Amino acid sequence: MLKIAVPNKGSLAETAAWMLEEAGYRGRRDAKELISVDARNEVEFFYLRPRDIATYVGSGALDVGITGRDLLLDSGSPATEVQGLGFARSTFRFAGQAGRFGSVQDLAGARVASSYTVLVEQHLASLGVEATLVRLDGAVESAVRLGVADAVADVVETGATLRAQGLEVFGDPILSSEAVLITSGRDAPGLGTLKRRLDGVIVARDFVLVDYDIERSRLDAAIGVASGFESATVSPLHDPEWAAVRVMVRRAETNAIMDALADVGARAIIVTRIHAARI
Ligand SMILES: Nc1ncnc2c1ncn2[C@@H]1O[C@H](COP(=O)(O)OP(=O)(O)OP(=O)(O)O)[C@@H](O)[C@H]1O
Ligand SMILES: O=P(O)(O)OC[C@H]1O[C@H](OP(=O)(O)OP(=O)(O)O)[C@H](O)[C@@H]1O
Ligand SMILES: [Mg+2]
Repeated sequence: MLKIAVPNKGSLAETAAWMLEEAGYRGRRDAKELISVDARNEVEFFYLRPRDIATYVGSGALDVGITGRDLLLDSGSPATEVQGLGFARSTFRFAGQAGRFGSVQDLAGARVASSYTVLVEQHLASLGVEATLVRLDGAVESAVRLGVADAVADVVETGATLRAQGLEVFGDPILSSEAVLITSGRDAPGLGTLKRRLDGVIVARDFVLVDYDIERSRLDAAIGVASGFESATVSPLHDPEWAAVRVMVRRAETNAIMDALADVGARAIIVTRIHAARI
């Protein structure tokens, strides 16, 4: 059986469980369960703290897991990232009181609070900056106001938490993170299927199908707006002057593409959700 590590709580848990469900697996029914078996798909799920998942997978105790790229790098585990899963996107950044720091070099001799001290230490060492790390479990943004650190290094999504504490980012981002699929590096039965299924979920989540009718004289202009995943499907209509076109487009771009298609003369533009896909 393929042994899969799944985040049991925190920002990653809900979407990770949803993706696995969409991929056709049956996860736990009760939030208190730590292990659940999906016999039909021959997989076993282990619900673990997101921070521990890389340790279990890297040791080979479990075959594959879902965690954050930042957590993987901070764990020092030999587990490897197979693919990004496109959720829990964030950057990992230094921040300090507005105007106090101009660059990462200014951190020399300063106290830096973080929950990701390995990651931060490695980053500072690579830049030759010596600072004192203060390891905290969470709510790191409070560390400066409360006087236990001069700066922080933390997960930033909208930046609202930093702003609320009067902090601002400085220096280049340390990392771009998202939820990732990680493995022990060893192939395991069912791993290929899991990856293909998750790819299908990502496509179904991030893309939609756009259909429209277009006069053949304007076909090239319309295909120029959206050319599809491989190439657009162009079908004849009863009226030989007209064609029907189907393309896949990024869901986030749907309305901009519909506007542009309408501008080049497309009619009857219809957008359909993709329920499942194998690309
Ligand atoms: N606001 C956020 N936006 C996007 N990703 C986030 C956010 N907060 C945390 N993450 C990501 O979630 C992962 C950390 O998950 P984890 O469950 O350990 O912490 P958490 O979500 O902060 O939960 P908690 O604070 O309840 O322990 C990391 O990969 C991190 O980048
Ligand atoms: O840039 P923002 O949109 O404000 O999001 C980033 C914040 O979200 C997370 O905090 P969380 O609520 O998980 O609390 P924690 O610090 O205790 O982990 C993260 O640790 C940052 O603090
Ligand atoms: Mg958090």
